[in-house]
Amino acid sequence: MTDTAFEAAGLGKRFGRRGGWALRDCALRLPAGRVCALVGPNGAGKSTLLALAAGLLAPTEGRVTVLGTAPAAARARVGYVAQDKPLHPQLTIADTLRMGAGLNPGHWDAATAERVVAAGDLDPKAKVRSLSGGQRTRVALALALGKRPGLLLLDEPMADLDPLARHDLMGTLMAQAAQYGTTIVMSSHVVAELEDSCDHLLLLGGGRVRLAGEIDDLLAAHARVAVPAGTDLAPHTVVESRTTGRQLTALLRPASPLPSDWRATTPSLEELVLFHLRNPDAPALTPAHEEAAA
Ligand SMILES: Nc1ncnc2c1ncn2[C@@H]1O[C@H](COP(=O)(O)OP(=O)(O)OP(=O)(O)O)[C@@H](O)[C@H]1O
Repeated sequence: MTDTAFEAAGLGKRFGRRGGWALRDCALRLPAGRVCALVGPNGAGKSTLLALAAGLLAPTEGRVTVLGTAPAAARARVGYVAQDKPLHPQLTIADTLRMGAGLNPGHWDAATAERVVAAGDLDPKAKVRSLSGGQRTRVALALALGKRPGLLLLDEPMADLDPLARHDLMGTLMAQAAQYGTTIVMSSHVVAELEDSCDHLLLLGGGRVRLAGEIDDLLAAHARVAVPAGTDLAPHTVVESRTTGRQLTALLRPASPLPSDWRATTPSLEELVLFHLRNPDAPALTPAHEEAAA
């Protein structure tokens, strides 16, 4: 047992010798039992990071560790649902779950897998090829949860689910995390959907880690301010600022207590992410950067 579920140091991945870096110089540490939101713009490296953690890709440089060991050695304890939810189209749902049981001897949770399928009103005799995208997602999640993994890696799991199914499956995931201490890393573009369920954030941009840490700590390290245009924001770190008429609004990382006449509020998770996406040059805030600054 380890208290770190997912760790990377100097991690980089380049596709082909002449290709650009999909990920570069990534350092992160995710404690066990956390539910981590993995966010970032298209092409930021989210799927690459998840595939590296699942052991489906090898790093070009640096190292990645999951559940205290190399990804290839942890495969039996890691559930991974890729963005395209690969399943065997010619199998029925029941066959698919039987295959899950066969591949995971001694730790297959048939009741959970069957419950996830049943909640979608799916006929176990239906062939996978006859399912809609959202129904396929449900079967892929049933397979991953049935494995009762220590670490669950989900690449945009909710993208093709209707709002009710999202709500239902998010509840199932949270129950799994609470009951078994499963660590979940979940990529998504819908940040509002992650706000209630995730306690940890990893924001990637341009293949690098831009924000990492407990969401409460990251929110507390920022302030959204509205001040008269032209106000000098030094010495605070400015993540993003814009002036509209006579007002300047900005997301800051305060270096010291803010003047009492500034209107300052704590940002929402969505605001925190949006402001960082709008300004890809904003300085990173990760435990590695904090250690370097200390
Ligand atoms: N198999 C591959 N071969 C070559 N380049 C790749 C491959 N997979 C990913 N890339 C490149 O690596 C970079 C990161 O891609 P990745 O799929 O990890 O991003 P992402 O954050 O998951 O994006 P999205 O939000 O669009 O799913 C992109 O520039 C992409 O073109």
